[in-house]
Amino acid sequence: MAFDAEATKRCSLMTPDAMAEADRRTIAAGTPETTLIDRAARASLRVLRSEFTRRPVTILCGPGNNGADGLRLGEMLVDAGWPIEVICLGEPPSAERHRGLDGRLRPTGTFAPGPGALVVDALFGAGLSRPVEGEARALIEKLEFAGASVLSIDLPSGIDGATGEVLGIAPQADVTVTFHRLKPGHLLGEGARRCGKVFCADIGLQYREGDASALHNAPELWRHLLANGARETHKYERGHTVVVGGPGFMGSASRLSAYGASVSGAGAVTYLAPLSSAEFAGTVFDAVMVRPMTGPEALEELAEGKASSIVIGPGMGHGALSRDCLHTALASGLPCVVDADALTLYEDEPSKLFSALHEGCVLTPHEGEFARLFKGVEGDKLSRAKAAAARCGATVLLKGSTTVIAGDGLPVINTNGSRSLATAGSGDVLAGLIGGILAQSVAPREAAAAGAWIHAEAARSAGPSLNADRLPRRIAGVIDRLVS
Ligand SMILES: NC(=O)C1=CN([C@@H]2O[C@H](COP(=O)(O)OP(=O)(O)OC[C@H]3O[C@@H](n4cnc5c(N)ncnc54)[C@H](OP(=O)(O)O)[C@@H]3O)[C@@H](O)[C@H]2O)[C@H](O)CC1
Ligand SMILES: [K+]
Repeated sequence: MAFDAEATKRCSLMTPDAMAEADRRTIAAGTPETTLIDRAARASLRVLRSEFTRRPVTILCGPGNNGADGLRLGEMLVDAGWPIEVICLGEPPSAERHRGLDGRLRPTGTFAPGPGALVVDALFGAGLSRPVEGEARALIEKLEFAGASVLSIDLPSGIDGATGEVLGIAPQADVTVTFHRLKPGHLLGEGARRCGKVFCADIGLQYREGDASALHNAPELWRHLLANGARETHKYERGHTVVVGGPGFMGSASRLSAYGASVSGAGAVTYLAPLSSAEFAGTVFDAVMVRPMTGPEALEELAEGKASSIVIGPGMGHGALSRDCLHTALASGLPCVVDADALTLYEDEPSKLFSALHEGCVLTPHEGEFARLFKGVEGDKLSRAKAAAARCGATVLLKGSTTVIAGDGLPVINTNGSRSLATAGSGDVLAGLIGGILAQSVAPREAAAAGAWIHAEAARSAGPSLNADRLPRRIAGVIDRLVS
Protein backbone atom coordinates (compact mmCIF):
# COMPACT_ATOMS: atom_id res chain seq x y z
CA MET A 1 0.00 0.00 0.00
CA ALA A 2 1.46 3.27 -1.13
CA PHE A 3 1.44 7.00 -0.48
CA ASP A 4 -1.54 8.96 -1.72
CA ALA A 5 -0.79 10.07 -5.30
CA GLU A 6 -2.20 13.61 -5.05
CA ALA A 7 -0.53 14.22 -1.70
CA THR A 8 2.74 13.01 -3.21
CA LYS A 9 2.56 15.87 -5.72
CA ARG A 10 1.87 18.41 -2.99
CA CYS A 11 4.60 17.11 -0.69
CA SER A 12 7.24 16.93 -3.44
CA LEU A 13 10.58 18.57 -2.86
CA MET A 14 12.49 19.76 -5.91
CA THR A 15 16.18 20.36 -6.36
CA PRO A 16 17.32 23.72 -7.77
CA ASP A 17 18.05 21.97 -11.08
CA ALA A 18 14.56 20.48 -11.30
CA MET A 19 13.12 23.89 -10.42
CA ALA A 20 15.10 25.56 -13.21
CA GLU A 21 13.79 22.91 -15.58
CA ALA A 22 10.18 23.52 -14.47
CA ASP A 23 10.87 27.21 -14.99
CA ARG A 24 12.10 26.61 -18.56
CA ARG A 25 9.15 24.34 -19.32
CA THR A 26 6.66 26.94 -18.14
CA ILE A 27 8.34 29.67 -20.18
CA ALA A 28 8.44 27.42 -23.26
CA ALA A 29 4.70 26.77 -22.80
CA GLY A 30 4.03 30.50 -23.13
CA THR A 31 4.41 32.23 -19.75
CA PRO A 32 7.05 34.97 -20.11
CA GLU A 33 9.93 34.96 -17.62
CA THR A 34 9.01 38.50 -16.57
CA THR A 35 5.59 37.21 -15.52
CA LEU A 36 7.20 34.56 -13.31
CA ILE A 37 9.48 37.18 -11.78
CA ASP A 38 6.50 39.44 -11.25
CA ARG A 39 4.58 36.67 -9.48
CA ALA A 40 7.60 35.76 -7.35
CA ALA A 41 8.02 39.41 -6.34
CA ARG A 42 4.32 39.80 -5.60
CA ALA A 43 4.34 36.69 -3.40
CA SER A 44 7.39 38.06 -1.59
CA LEU A 45 5.62 41.38 -1.09
CA ARG A 46 2.60 39.65 0.41
CA VAL A 47 4.73 37.78 2.90
CA LEU A 48 6.83 40.83 3.68
CA ARG A 49 3.74 42.88 4.49
CA SER A 50 2.20 40.14 6.58
CA GLU A 51 5.35 39.53 8.60
CA PHE A 52 6.83 43.03 9.02
CA THR A 53 5.50 46.46 9.86
CA ARG A 54 6.56 49.40 7.69
CA ARG A 55 10.24 50.23 8.21
CA PRO A 56 13.36 51.08 6.16
CA VAL A 57 14.16 48.25 3.75
CA THR A 58 17.47 47.48 2.06
CA ILE A 59 17.29 45.01 -0.82
CA LEU A 60 20.49 43.14 -1.69
CA CYS A 61 20.32 41.99 -5.31
CA GLY A 62 22.50 39.44 -7.07
CA PRO A 63 23.22 39.13 -10.80
CA GLY A 64 20.63 36.44 -11.66
CA ASN A 65 16.88 36.03 -11.38
CA ASN A 66 17.00 35.92 -7.58
CA GLY A 67 18.25 39.50 -7.87
CA ALA A 68 15.57 40.21 -10.49
CA ASP A 69 12.92 39.12 -7.97
CA GLY A 70 14.53 41.55 -5.50
CA LEU A 71 14.52 44.44 -7.97
CA ARG A 72 10.89 43.86 -8.88
CA LEU A 73 9.96 43.64 -5.19
CA GLY A 74 11.76 46.97 -4.74
CA GLU A 75 9.57 48.58 -7.39
CA MET A 76 6.47 47.24 -5.70
CA LEU A 77 7.59 48.56 -2.32
CA VAL A 78 8.24 51.99 -3.84
CA ASP A 79 4.71 51.96 -5.26
CA ALA A 80 3.44 51.06 -1.80
CA GLY A 81 5.32 54.00 -0.31
CA TRP A 82 7.92 52.08 1.70
CA PRO A 83 11.31 53.68 2.36
CA ILE A 84 13.75 51.49 0.43
CA GLU A 85 17.27 51.36 -0.93
CA VAL A 86 18.76 48.79 -3.29
CA ILE A 87 22.29 47.45 -3.38
CA CYS A 88 23.36 45.44 -6.41
CA LEU A 89 26.33 43.11 -6.67
CA GLY A 90 28.77 43.66 -9.51
CA GLU A 91 27.73 45.64 -12.58
CA PRO A 92 24.83 48.06 -12.04
CA PRO A 93 21.63 46.49 -13.42
CA SER A 94 20.36 47.59 -16.81
CA ALA A 95 17.78 50.38 -16.77
CA GLU A 96 15.20 47.89 -17.96
CA ARG A 97 15.71 45.73 -14.84
CA HIS A 98 15.03 48.57 -12.42
CA ARG A 99 12.79 51.06 -14.14
CA GLY A 100 10.97 52.05 -10.96
CA LEU A 101 14.03 52.38 -8.73
CA ASP A 102 15.45 55.74 -9.72
CA GLY A 103 17.49 57.32 -6.98
CA ARG A 104 17.31 54.21 -4.79
CA LEU A 105 20.45 52.39 -5.93
CA ARG A 106 23.42 52.54 -3.54
CA PRO A 107 26.97 51.20 -3.85
CA THR A 108 27.84 48.04 -1.88
CA GLY A 109 30.22 49.94 0.42
CA THR A 110 27.35 51.95 1.91
CA PHE A 111 25.57 48.91 3.33
CA ALA A 112 25.13 49.53 7.06
CA PRO A 113 21.98 47.79 8.29
CA GLY A 114 20.65 49.09 11.59
CA PRO A 115 18.76 47.16 14.29
CA GLY A 116 15.28 48.30 13.24
CA ALA A 117 15.80 47.74 9.51
CA LEU A 118 14.61 44.99 7.22
CA VAL A 119 17.06 43.51 4.74
CA VAL A 120 15.76 41.56 1.76
CA ASP A 121 18.33 38.99 0.74
CA ALA A 122 18.01 38.47 -3.02
CA LEU A 123 21.66 37.74 -3.76
CA PHE A 124 21.53 34.08 -4.83
CA GLY A 125 18.82 31.47 -4.88
CA ALA A 126 18.51 28.36 -6.97
CA GLY A 127 21.43 29.41 -9.19
CA LEU A 128 24.09 29.37 -6.45
CA SER A 129 26.99 27.62 -8.15
CA ARG A 130 30.00 28.05 -5.85
CA PRO A 131 30.99 29.27 -2.37
CA VAL A 132 30.01 32.86 -1.60
CA GLU A 133 33.12 35.05 -1.46
CA GLY A 134 34.32 38.62 -1.93
CA GLU A 135 31.75 41.42 -2.08
CA ALA A 136 28.74 39.14 -1.51
CA ARG A 137 30.42 37.59 1.50
CA ALA A 138 31.20 41.03 2.94
CA LEU A 139 27.52 42.01 2.65
CA ILE A 140 26.36 38.87 4.43
CA GLU A 141 29.02 39.28 7.13
CA LYS A 142 27.65 42.74 7.91
CA LEU A 143 24.27 41.18 8.59
CA GLU A 144 25.61 38.92 11.27
CA PHE A 145 25.81 41.49 14.07
CA ALA A 146 23.52 44.18 12.70
CA GLY A 147 20.35 43.09 14.50
CA ALA A 148 18.32 43.78 11.35
CA SER A 149 15.50 41.46 10.29
CA VAL A 150 16.16 39.40 7.16
CA LEU A 151 13.73 38.16 4.53
CA SER A 152 15.40 35.80 2.07
CA ILE A 153 13.98 35.26 -1.36
CA ASP A 154 13.93 31.57 -2.29
CA LEU A 155 16.81 30.58 0.00
CA PRO A 156 19.18 32.33 2.38
CA SER A 157 21.95 33.20 -0.08
CA GLY A 158 24.73 30.63 0.30
CA ILE A 159 22.47 27.69 1.20
CA ASP A 160 22.68 24.87 -1.30
CA GLY A 161 19.06 24.12 -2.17
CA ALA A 162 19.78 20.47 -2.85
CA THR A 163 21.52 19.67 0.44
CA GLY A 164 21.02 22.46 2.98
CA GLU A 165 24.78 22.92 3.23
CA VAL A 166 26.36 26.36 3.53
CA LEU A 167 28.57 27.23 0.57
CA GLY A 168 30.96 29.78 2.09
CA ILE A 169 28.56 31.84 4.17
CA ALA A 170 24.81 32.32 4.49
CA PRO A 171 22.67 34.75 6.48
CA GLN A 172 20.27 33.81 9.24
CA ALA A 173 16.88 34.70 7.81
CA ASP A 174 13.78 35.43 9.87
CA VAL A 175 11.55 34.60 6.93
CA THR A 176 12.15 32.82 3.61
CA VAL A 177 9.76 32.98 0.69
CA THR A 178 10.14 30.26 -1.89
CA PHE A 179 8.13 29.30 -4.94
CA HIS A 180 6.20 26.32 -6.29
CA ARG A 181 7.74 23.63 -4.06
CA LEU A 182 10.21 23.53 -1.18
CA LYS A 183 13.70 22.28 -1.90
CA PRO A 184 15.45 19.66 0.24
CA GLY A 185 17.80 22.43 1.36
CA HIS A 186 14.95 24.20 3.16
CA LEU A 187 14.58 21.17 5.44
CA LEU A 188 18.07 19.77 5.90
CA GLY A 189 21.02 20.74 8.12
CA GLU A 190 22.01 24.40 8.20
CA GLY A 191 19.37 25.16 5.58
CA ALA A 192 16.63 24.23 8.03
CA ARG A 193 18.22 26.40 10.72
CA ARG A 194 18.89 29.45 8.53
CA CYS A 195 15.54 29.78 6.71
CA GLY A 196 13.47 30.98 9.66
CA LYS A 197 9.76 30.80 8.91
CA VAL A 198 9.27 29.36 5.40
CA PHE A 199 6.49 30.36 3.02
CA CYS A 200 5.93 28.60 -0.30
CA ALA A 201 3.98 30.51 -2.96
CA ASP A 202 2.32 29.25 -6.10
CA ILE A 203 3.64 31.14 -9.13
CA GLY A 204 1.93 29.05 -11.78
CA LEU A 205 4.71 26.59 -12.63
CA GLN A 206 3.67 23.27 -14.11
CA TYR A 207 4.29 20.14 -12.05
CA ARG A 208 5.37 17.01 -13.85
CA GLU A 209 5.84 13.42 -12.72
CA GLY A 210 9.54 12.95 -12.09
CA ASP A 211 10.14 16.51 -10.86
CA ALA A 212 10.44 15.47 -7.23
CA SER A 213 13.69 14.30 -5.65
CA ALA A 214 12.23 13.72 -2.18
CA LEU A 215 9.04 14.17 -0.18
CA HIS A 216 8.26 16.31 2.83
CA ASN A 217 6.59 13.98 5.30
CA ALA A 218 2.97 14.76 6.16
CA PRO A 219 -0.03 12.69 7.28
CA GLU A 220 -1.85 13.30 4.00
CA LEU A 221 0.69 10.94 2.39
CA TRP A 222 -0.13 7.91 4.54
CA ARG A 223 -3.18 8.59 6.74
CA HIS A 224 -5.37 6.32 4.56
CA LEU A 225 -3.01 3.40 5.21
CA LEU A 226 -3.55 3.57 8.97
CA ALA A 227 -7.31 3.54 8.74
CA ASN A 228 -7.24 0.26 6.80
CA GLY A 229 -6.42 -1.94 9.77
CA ALA A 230 -9.25 -0.54 11.84
CA ARG A 231 -11.80 -2.03 9.44
CA GLU A 232 -10.64 -5.59 10.10
CA THR A 233 -12.48 -7.34 12.88
CA HIS A 234 -10.18 -10.10 14.03
CA LYS A 235 -7.13 -9.11 16.06
CA TYR A 236 -4.71 -11.10 13.90
CA GLU A 237 -6.15 -9.59 10.72
CA ARG A 238 -5.15 -6.22 12.11
CA GLY A 239 -1.57 -7.41 12.28
CA HIS A 240 0.55 -9.14 14.89
CA THR A 241 3.93 -7.78 15.90
CA VAL A 242 6.53 -9.83 17.71
CA VAL A 243 9.01 -7.87 19.79
CA VAL A 244 12.19 -9.75 20.61
CA GLY A 245 12.87 -9.02 24.27
CA GLY A 246 16.14 -8.33 26.03
CA PRO A 247 17.65 -10.12 29.01
CA GLY A 248 17.61 -8.95 32.62
CA PHE A 249 17.85 -5.24 33.30
CA MET A 250 18.41 -4.47 29.61
CA GLY A 251 14.92 -5.69 28.87
CA SER A 252 13.37 -2.28 29.52
CA ALA A 253 14.31 -0.99 26.06
CA SER A 254 12.50 -3.84 24.33
CA ARG A 255 9.52 -3.43 26.64
CA LEU A 256 9.27 0.18 25.46
CA SER A 257 9.22 -1.15 21.90
CA ALA A 258 6.37 -3.47 22.84
CA TYR A 259 4.44 -0.52 24.24
CA GLY A 260 5.13 1.41 21.03
CA ALA A 261 3.80 -1.50 18.96
CA SER A 262 0.77 -1.95 21.19
CA VAL A 263 -0.57 1.55 20.44
CA SER A 264 0.19 1.40 16.69
CA GLY A 265 -3.18 0.03 15.66
CA ALA A 266 -1.84 -3.52 15.22
CA GLY A 267 -4.27 -6.12 16.53
CA ALA A 268 -1.81 -8.03 18.69
CA VAL A 269 1.68 -7.73 20.14
CA THR A 270 3.71 -10.61 21.49
CA TYR A 271 6.73 -9.93 23.67
CA LEU A 272 9.21 -12.76 23.39
CA ALA A 273 10.99 -12.69 26.73
CA PRO A 274 14.36 -14.31 27.44
CA LEU A 275 14.04 -16.62 30.43
CA SER A 276 15.95 -14.23 32.72
CA SER A 277 13.24 -11.58 32.36
CA ALA A 278 10.16 -13.60 31.37
CA GLU A 279 8.55 -13.70 34.78
CA PHE A 280 9.02 -9.99 35.29
CA ALA A 281 7.72 -9.20 31.78
CA GLY A 282 4.65 -11.29 32.55
CA THR A 283 3.85 -9.08 35.50
CA VAL A 284 4.30 -5.69 33.75
CA PHE A 285 2.33 -6.22 30.57
CA ASP A 286 -1.42 -6.47 30.29
CA ALA A 287 -2.33 -5.80 26.67
CA VAL A 288 0.89 -7.35 25.36
CA MET A 289 1.13 -11.15 25.29
CA VAL A 290 4.29 -12.54 26.84
CA ARG A 291 5.94 -15.73 25.69
CA PRO A 292 9.11 -17.20 27.12
CA MET A 293 11.96 -17.39 24.64
CA THR A 294 13.60 -20.71 25.18
CA GLY A 295 15.71 -20.15 22.06
CA PRO A 296 15.46 -18.88 18.48
CA GLU A 297 12.97 -21.66 17.73
CA ALA A 298 10.38 -19.75 19.78
CA LEU A 299 10.74 -16.85 17.36
CA GLU A 300 10.73 -19.21 14.40
CA GLU A 301 7.49 -20.75 15.58
CA LEU A 302 5.77 -17.36 15.82
CA ALA A 303 7.21 -16.24 12.48
CA GLU A 304 5.82 -19.33 10.80
CA GLY A 305 2.52 -18.88 12.59
CA LYS A 306 0.57 -15.74 13.28
CA ALA A 307 3.28 -13.04 13.29
CA SER A 308 3.15 -10.39 10.62
CA SER A 309 6.17 -8.29 11.64
CA ILE A 310 9.15 -8.44 13.97
CA VAL A 311 10.95 -5.77 16.00
CA ILE A 312 14.47 -6.72 16.95
CA GLY A 313 17.39 -4.97 18.62
CA PRO A 314 16.39 -2.71 21.52
CA GLY A 315 17.97 -3.98 24.75
CA MET A 316 18.78 -7.28 23.10
CA GLY A 317 22.49 -7.44 23.86
CA HIS A 318 25.27 -8.94 21.74
CA GLY A 319 25.21 -12.57 22.87
CA ALA A 320 24.89 -15.76 20.86
CA LEU A 321 21.11 -15.85 21.35
CA SER A 322 20.86 -12.34 19.88
CA ARG A 323 22.76 -13.42 16.76
CA ASP A 324 20.58 -16.48 16.38
CA CYS A 325 17.40 -14.47 16.83
CA LEU A 326 18.52 -11.83 14.32
CA HIS A 327 19.31 -14.55 11.82
CA THR A 328 15.92 -16.18 12.41
CA ALA A 329 14.04 -12.88 12.18
CA LEU A 330 15.64 -11.92 8.87
CA ALA A 331 15.39 -15.42 7.40
CA SER A 332 11.65 -15.45 8.13
CA GLY A 333 11.11 -12.91 5.35
CA LEU A 334 8.62 -11.03 7.55
CA PRO A 335 8.75 -7.23 7.65
CA CYS A 336 11.32 -6.45 10.30
CA VAL A 337 12.48 -3.37 12.22
CA VAL A 338 16.20 -3.68 12.88
CA ASP A 339 17.29 -1.29 15.63
CA ALA A 340 19.89 -0.72 18.36
CA ASP A 341 21.86 -3.89 19.23
CA ALA A 342 20.71 -5.58 16.03
CA LEU A 343 22.47 -2.77 14.14
CA THR A 344 25.68 -2.95 16.13
CA LEU A 345 25.98 -6.75 16.32
CA TYR A 346 27.63 -6.78 12.93
CA GLU A 347 29.32 -3.40 12.88
CA ASP A 348 32.71 -5.03 12.25
CA GLU A 349 31.37 -7.08 9.35
CA PRO A 350 28.31 -5.17 8.09
CA SER A 351 28.21 -7.12 4.83
CA LYS A 352 27.04 -10.13 6.87
CA LEU A 353 24.05 -8.15 8.05
CA PHE A 354 23.40 -6.58 4.65
CA SER A 355 23.35 -9.90 2.86
CA ALA A 356 20.68 -11.18 5.28
CA LEU A 357 18.44 -8.10 4.97
CA HIS A 358 15.57 -7.97 2.52
CA GLU A 359 13.35 -5.22 1.17
CA GLY A 360 10.79 -5.68 3.95
CA CYS A 361 13.33 -4.52 6.55
CA VAL A 362 13.55 -1.06 8.12
CA LEU A 363 16.84 -0.09 9.78
CA THR A 364 16.48 2.71 12.33
CA PRO A 365 19.98 3.97 13.21
CA HIS A 366 20.81 7.20 14.99
CA GLU A 367 23.86 9.09 13.71
CA GLY A 368 26.33 7.09 15.81
CA GLU A 369 24.98 3.70 14.77
CA PHE A 370 24.80 4.90 11.17
CA ALA A 371 28.45 5.95 11.12
CA ARG A 372 29.56 2.59 12.52
CA LEU A 373 27.40 0.52 10.18
CA PHE A 374 27.81 2.52 6.97
CA LYS A 375 31.50 3.34 7.08
CA GLY A 376 32.62 5.78 4.39
CA VAL A 377 29.10 6.99 3.61
CA GLU A 378 29.42 10.76 3.86
CA GLY A 379 27.74 13.99 2.81
CA ASP A 380 24.42 15.59 3.58
CA LYS A 381 21.77 13.59 5.44
CA LEU A 382 19.59 12.94 2.39
CA SER A 383 22.49 11.64 0.28
CA ARG A 384 23.76 9.48 3.14
CA ALA A 385 20.40 7.86 3.80
CA LYS A 386 19.97 7.15 0.09
CA ALA A 387 23.45 5.68 -0.22
CA ALA A 388 22.92 3.53 2.87
CA ALA A 389 19.59 2.17 1.61
CA ALA A 390 21.20 1.30 -1.71
CA ARG A 391 24.12 -0.37 0.07
CA CYS A 392 22.05 -2.54 2.40
CA GLY A 393 19.03 -3.23 0.19
CA ALA A 394 16.51 -2.18 2.85
CA THR A 395 14.75 0.96 4.05
CA VAL A 396 16.94 3.18 6.21
CA LEU A 397 15.47 5.66 8.68
CA LEU A 398 18.27 7.96 9.81
CA LYS A 399 17.12 9.56 13.06
CA GLY A 400 17.69 13.10 14.30
CA SER A 401 15.82 16.36 14.79
CA THR A 402 15.30 16.00 11.05
CA THR A 403 14.81 12.34 10.11
CA VAL A 404 15.41 11.02 6.62
CA ILE A 405 13.85 7.81 5.33
CA ALA A 406 15.25 6.22 2.19
CA GLY A 407 14.13 3.00 0.56
CA ASP A 408 11.92 2.01 -2.31
CA GLY A 409 10.66 5.19 -4.04
CA LEU A 410 11.39 8.81 -3.22
CA PRO A 411 13.13 9.46 0.09
CA VAL A 412 11.12 11.22 2.79
CA ILE A 413 12.24 14.05 5.05
CA ASN A 414 10.51 14.33 8.42
CA THR A 415 10.71 17.70 10.14
CA ASN A 416 8.25 17.78 13.04
CA GLY A 417 10.83 16.54 15.56
CA SER A 418 11.51 18.52 18.72
CA ARG A 419 13.91 18.54 21.63
CA SER A 420 11.44 16.62 23.80
CA LEU A 421 12.21 13.52 21.70
CA ALA A 422 15.81 13.53 22.86
CA THR A 423 14.98 11.37 25.85
CA ALA A 424 16.19 7.88 26.74
CA GLY A 425 14.03 5.12 25.29
CA SER A 426 12.26 7.30 22.75
CA GLY A 427 13.97 5.46 19.87
CA ASP A 428 12.86 2.10 21.30
CA VAL A 429 9.25 3.28 21.26
CA LEU A 430 9.71 4.40 17.63
CA ALA A 431 11.04 0.98 16.59
CA GLY A 432 7.99 -0.71 18.12
CA LEU A 433 5.60 1.78 16.57
CA ILE A 434 7.03 1.21 13.08
CA GLY A 435 6.92 -2.54 13.65
CA GLY A 436 3.25 -2.28 14.57
CA ILE A 437 2.48 -0.27 11.43
CA LEU A 438 4.43 -2.75 9.29
CA ALA A 439 2.27 -5.51 10.76
CA GLN A 440 -0.77 -3.81 9.22
CA SER A 441 0.52 -4.52 5.70
CA VAL A 442 1.92 -1.02 5.23
CA ALA A 443 5.04 -0.95 3.01
CA PRO A 444 8.40 -0.26 4.73
CA ARG A 445 9.07 3.29 3.54
CA GLU A 446 5.45 4.25 4.19
CA ALA A 447 5.43 2.65 7.66
CA ALA A 448 8.69 4.36 8.58
CA ALA A 449 7.36 7.73 7.40
CA ALA A 450 4.11 7.32 9.33
CA GLY A 451 5.96 6.14 12.43
CA ALA A 452 8.48 8.99 12.36
CA TRP A 453 5.81 11.67 12.02
CA ILE A 454 3.42 10.22 14.61
CA HIS A 455 6.24 9.65 17.11
CA ALA A 456 7.50 13.22 16.70
CA GLU A 457 4.01 14.67 16.82
CA ALA A 458 3.33 12.86 20.10
CA ALA A 459 6.31 14.66 21.64
CA ARG A 460 5.88 18.01 19.94
CA SER A 461 3.48 19.66 22.34
CA ALA A 462 5.10 18.03 25.38
CA GLY A 463 7.40 19.84 27.78
CA PRO A 464 10.92 18.80 28.81
CA SER A 465 9.48 16.39 31.40
CA LEU A 466 8.31 13.99 28.69
CA ASN A 467 9.82 10.54 29.11
CA ALA A 468 9.58 7.39 27.01
CA ASP A 469 7.10 5.80 29.44
CA ARG A 470 4.57 8.50 28.68
CA LEU A 471 5.19 8.57 24.94
CA PRO A 472 3.00 5.58 23.90
CA ARG A 473 -0.11 7.10 25.47
CA ARG A 474 0.48 10.30 23.51
CA ILE A 475 1.12 8.29 20.33
CA ALA A 476 -2.24 6.61 20.79
CA GLY A 477 -3.86 10.04 20.97
CA VAL A 478 -2.14 11.18 17.75
CA ILE A 479 -3.21 8.05 15.86
CA ASP A 480 -6.77 8.26 17.09
CA ARG A 481 -7.00 11.87 15.94
CA LEU A 482 -5.51 10.97 12.53
CA VAL A 483 -7.94 8.16 11.75
CA SER A 484 -11.07 9.58 13.34
N1 LIG B 1 11.25 28.48 -10.96
C1 LIG B 1 11.23 29.35 -10.03
O1 LIG B 1 11.05 29.01 -8.89
C2 LIG B 1 11.48 30.75 -10.34
C3 LIG B 1 12.53 31.36 -9.73
N2 LIG B 1 12.83 32.63 -9.86
C4 LIG B 1 13.93 33.17 -9.12
O2 LIG B 1 15.09 32.89 -9.87
C5 LIG B 1 16.08 32.36 -9.05
C6 LIG B 1 17.02 31.53 -9.83
O3 LIG B 1 17.59 32.40 -10.78
P1 LIG B 1 18.98 32.08 -11.48
O4 LIG B 1 19.24 33.23 -12.34
O5 LIG B 1 18.93 30.76 -12.07
O6 LIG B 1 19.99 31.96 -10.26
P2 LIG B 1 20.43 32.96 -9.10
O7 LIG B 1 19.84 34.28 -9.26
O8 LIG B 1 20.19 32.27 -7.84
O9 LIG B 1 22.00 33.03 -9.27
C7 LIG B 1 22.65 32.95 -10.52
C8 LIG B 1 23.61 34.06 -10.71
O10 LIG B 1 24.45 34.18 -9.59
C9 LIG B 1 25.80 33.88 -9.96
N3 LIG B 1 26.39 33.13 -8.86
C10 LIG B 1 26.07 31.91 -8.43
N4 LIG B 1 26.78 31.58 -7.34
C11 LIG B 1 27.60 32.64 -7.09
C12 LIG B 1 28.56 32.93 -6.10
N5 LIG B 1 28.83 32.07 -5.13
N6 LIG B 1 29.23 34.10 -6.13
C13 LIG B 1 28.97 34.99 -7.11
N7 LIG B 1 28.04 34.79 -8.10
C14 LIG B 1 27.36 33.62 -8.07
C15 LIG B 1 25.71 33.14 -11.22
O11 LIG B 1 26.91 33.31 -11.90
P3 LIG B 1 27.52 32.15 -12.82
O12 LIG B 1 28.89 32.59 -13.10
O13 LIG B 1 27.48 30.88 -12.01
O14 LIG B 1 26.64 32.08 -13.99
C16 LIG B 1 24.51 33.80 -11.88
O15 LIG B 1 24.89 35.04 -12.41
C17 LIG B 1 15.34 31.63 -7.99
O16 LIG B 1 16.13 31.46 -6.85
C18 LIG B 1 14.15 32.54 -7.76
O17 LIG B 1 14.47 33.54 -6.84
C19 LIG B 1 12.03 33.46 -10.81
O18 LIG B 1 11.96 34.74 -10.44
C20 LIG B 1 10.63 32.92 -10.96
C21 LIG B 1 10.62 31.49 -11.29
K1 LIG C 1 18.34 34.64 -1.61
